Amino acid sequence: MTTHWNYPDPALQDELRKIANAIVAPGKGILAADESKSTMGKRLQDIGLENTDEYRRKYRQLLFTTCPTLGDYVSGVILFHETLYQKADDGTPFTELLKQRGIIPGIKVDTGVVPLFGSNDECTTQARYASICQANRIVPIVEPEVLPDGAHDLERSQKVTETVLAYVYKALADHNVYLEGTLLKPNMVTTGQDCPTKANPAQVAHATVTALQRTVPSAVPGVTFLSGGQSEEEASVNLDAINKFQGKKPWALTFSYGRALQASVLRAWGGKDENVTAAQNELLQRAKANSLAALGQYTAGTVAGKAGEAGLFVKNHAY
Ligand SMILES: O=P(O)(O)OC[C@@]1(O)O[C@H](CO)[C@@H](O)[C@@H]1O
Repeated sequence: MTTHWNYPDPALQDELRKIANAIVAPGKGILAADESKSTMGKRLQDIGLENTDEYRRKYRQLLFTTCPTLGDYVSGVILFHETLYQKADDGTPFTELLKQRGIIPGIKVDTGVVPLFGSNDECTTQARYASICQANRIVPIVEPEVLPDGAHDLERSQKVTETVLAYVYKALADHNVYLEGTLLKPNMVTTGQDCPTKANPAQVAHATVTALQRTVPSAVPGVTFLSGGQSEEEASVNLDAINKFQGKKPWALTFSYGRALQASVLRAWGGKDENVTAAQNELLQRAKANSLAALGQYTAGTVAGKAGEAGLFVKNHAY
């Protein structure tokens, strides 16, 4: 930690701040399509497909050739390393397809989590990640995920989330990270997966916003929640409740969903070319639902989806 330090030059501050704000523009959020090869393998296996380079490419092509309306709801896509260099059948680079839709391409830059020595099976990535991103003109999406495994209640989940977030912002301050040019990607505060009493959306919203109020500086432009094993519909309804919640909310509160934006898409596709349009339609519908939820305007149950209610929890989820 050093106190002799210069803020990034004004041009870099402007650039980072503008990108971060564009990503969390009203009614917009992120499609997290950054599953590693092995995680993508599990998704493909679920629909009976082999984990080949070509199937992964075809699936991402399906996502990124969805009609340009997608850009009305999705402002950014997080890509996995191999996808950054892949192209559609007609030779158009995926990043170009995204730009044509007004979507900002991003990339997962960590190389996966490693066990945190001495902890209870917790994992970590490199702590200087955010600072390195900014030095390279990339907006870091800082993702401290408290997994939902366990039978804990909402209060316990809130306290642990607050503890983790407080630590994260101390670390970002220690590393002189320019907060206006960052986004936070936390879990929502929910009851543990095995908790006998499940919190309702209003309770989730209260606990989540309270945890954020206590820990996240107002300089941060936006909070883009991960879906963390919630079903597609739960993730939309909870995000909507968070935005409807009356209270101090100095940040945009939106989505950066992986599973909760793709479960129905994968199911509708099933690896068949003739299903591509139906699968893209699933993506559009769920993206629209989340866009409305980010504005606090989603009506529960209005988007069904092939896997809308399916639980997406994965025990000891890691990537
Ligand atoms: O919790 P979700 O919304 O499914 O995914 C959140 C996420 O961080 O975890 C995934 C790792 O599998 C990433 O691809 C994704 O960005």
